Amino acid sequence: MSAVDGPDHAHARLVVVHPDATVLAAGVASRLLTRLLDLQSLRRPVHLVLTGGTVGIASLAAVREHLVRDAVDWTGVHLWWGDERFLPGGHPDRNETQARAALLDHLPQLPAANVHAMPASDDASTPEESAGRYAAQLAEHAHADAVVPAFDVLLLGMGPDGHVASLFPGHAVLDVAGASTAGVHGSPKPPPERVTLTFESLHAARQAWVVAAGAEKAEAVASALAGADEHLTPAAAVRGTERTLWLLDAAAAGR
Ligand SMILES: O=C(O)[C@H](O)[C@@H](O)[C@H](O)[C@H](O)COP(=O)(O)O
Repeated sequence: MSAVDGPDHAHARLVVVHPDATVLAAGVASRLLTRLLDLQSLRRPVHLVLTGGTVGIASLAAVREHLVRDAVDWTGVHLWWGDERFLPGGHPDRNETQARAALLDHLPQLPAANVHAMPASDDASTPEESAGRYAAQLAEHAHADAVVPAFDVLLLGMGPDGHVASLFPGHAVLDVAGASTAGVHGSPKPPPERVTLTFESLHAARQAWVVAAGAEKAEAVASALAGADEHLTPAAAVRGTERTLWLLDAAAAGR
């Protein structure tokens, strides 16, 4: 793959399989850092969307440990979230809390203003209020008539049911149109209340990376790659405008 994808790589979908979850997290970190360096040789700022979940957070921890970490100009990186658990600020189960512990708190160069966390439950009264405020933040950083930045890299973990972000099978949020974010209630994955980007936002990403590890993900991976209906397997709808990567360990690629 060329250092910076050109039109000949447009709309390509690539599946990469690593031997286990540890190597996968290291591979995601290495690929991400290389991507950030490549992009920064062309332009700043770059926009990166983080994900919660064990593999997503392990990948951030691998970035923290990576020698190349400090080659990135973190003053030129804006961090967003694909979803957040609607809990009080600092709660250990918040994706933001875990991302700060794994990486963000170890990046002295990273300006606080570049970290765009979804409003917490002790700051917003409902998931919908949090979603609305986040949509406004996204719009502030969007170009021209766009409502969200063209995310350079969108990281997404995937659940055993094929959910990405907090877009769960069978939920009405899958069909939300004309909104970049939404509140989620009744999430099958605790906690029940969440805030999420909608598919419209996910589709604005230049590169979308689905990162999954473990045998319990194998069926959803196989369904998504076979083109399942997004209402049954939301991950099936993930696509970047330039490239879509599936970064798996052998167990998740088992089917
Ligand atoms: O808030 C969340 O829980 C995540 O954003 C969610 O989308 C996660 O990425 C998947 O559920 C995979 O999580 P695991 O990697 O822990 O299986």
